[in-house]
Amino acid sequence: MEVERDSHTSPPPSLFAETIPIIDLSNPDEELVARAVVKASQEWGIFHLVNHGITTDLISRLKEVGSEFFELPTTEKKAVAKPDDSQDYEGYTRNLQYTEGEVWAENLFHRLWPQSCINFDYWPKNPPHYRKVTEEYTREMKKLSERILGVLSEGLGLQREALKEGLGGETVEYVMRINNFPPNPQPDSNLGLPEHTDIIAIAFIVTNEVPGLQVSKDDHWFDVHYIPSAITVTIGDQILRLSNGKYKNVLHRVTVDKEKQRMSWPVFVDANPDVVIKPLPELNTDNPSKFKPITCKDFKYCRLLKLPVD
Ligand SMILES: O=C(O)CCC(=O)C(=O)O
Ligand SMILES: [Fe+2]
Repeated sequence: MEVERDSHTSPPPSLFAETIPIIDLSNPDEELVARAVVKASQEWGIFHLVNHGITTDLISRLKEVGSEFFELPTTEKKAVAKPDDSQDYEGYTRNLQYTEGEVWAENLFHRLWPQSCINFDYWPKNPPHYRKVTEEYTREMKKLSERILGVLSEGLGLQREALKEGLGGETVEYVMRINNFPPNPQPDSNLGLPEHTDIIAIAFIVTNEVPGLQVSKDDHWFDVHYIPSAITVTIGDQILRLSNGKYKNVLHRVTVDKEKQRMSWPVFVDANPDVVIKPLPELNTDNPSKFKPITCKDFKYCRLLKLPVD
């Protein structure tokens, strides 16, 4: 779900005084919350949500079932492996090589929604309650994502449904990715994920307590601190394009740790593959379109092969 930019192998230190916005969704002043979401999306392309309504119990159970899966012997994880000849991204993959510049991660990808797109062959059968927990989390994610997309739509001066509709309405896809970054004896030579922007619309991320995510703003790298029970939201390429550049697709990367295992659980909200990704037409009465219309599937194809899009 990401495209590599230049792969720097040894990340420079990244401590600056500015911090990533933290937004309390339970604040009764909805206008204030909306302004904070819009500002963070314009300036950073990333923000943390606290008091977002998804219980810590559910998040803990999600993390438990994912961790249990990655603790299984490799042969068992391969029960849901991405087939070698697959053109799609679903399934378990493993890139654990010490070679300089290689990524250091194992991942599991599978669709969550709409129901017609789910292929349970890629959902772990072990632990047995993986499915139940993940389905519960999906329902909550959908509600949260629709709320945030609504706020972002209104921030563009449009109807609440505008971004959701622009991504395919009820056919918008929700995708789970679980990233496991085991301890790496030479963390300066490998990255968990090279710097990239997400080729999807928006991501909702929970992680374990080990830091590692870094984001770029104004040519500086910032550490994204772990905030227990927060959900971190990142804006991807599709929202950049639908908003005609108003919302920023955040450039980010993940470092690895010498001793500690890091895990993250992004849920990606992704346009329907046949939808034409283009600045929402209502936006362009004054401003010319900055991006060429392109179907979501062609957009991803170009980005993954590093072909020009515009
Ligand atoms: O591990 C993280 O915090 C972010 C993961 C990420 O950027 C991705 O999966 O695209
Ligand atoms: Fe990413």
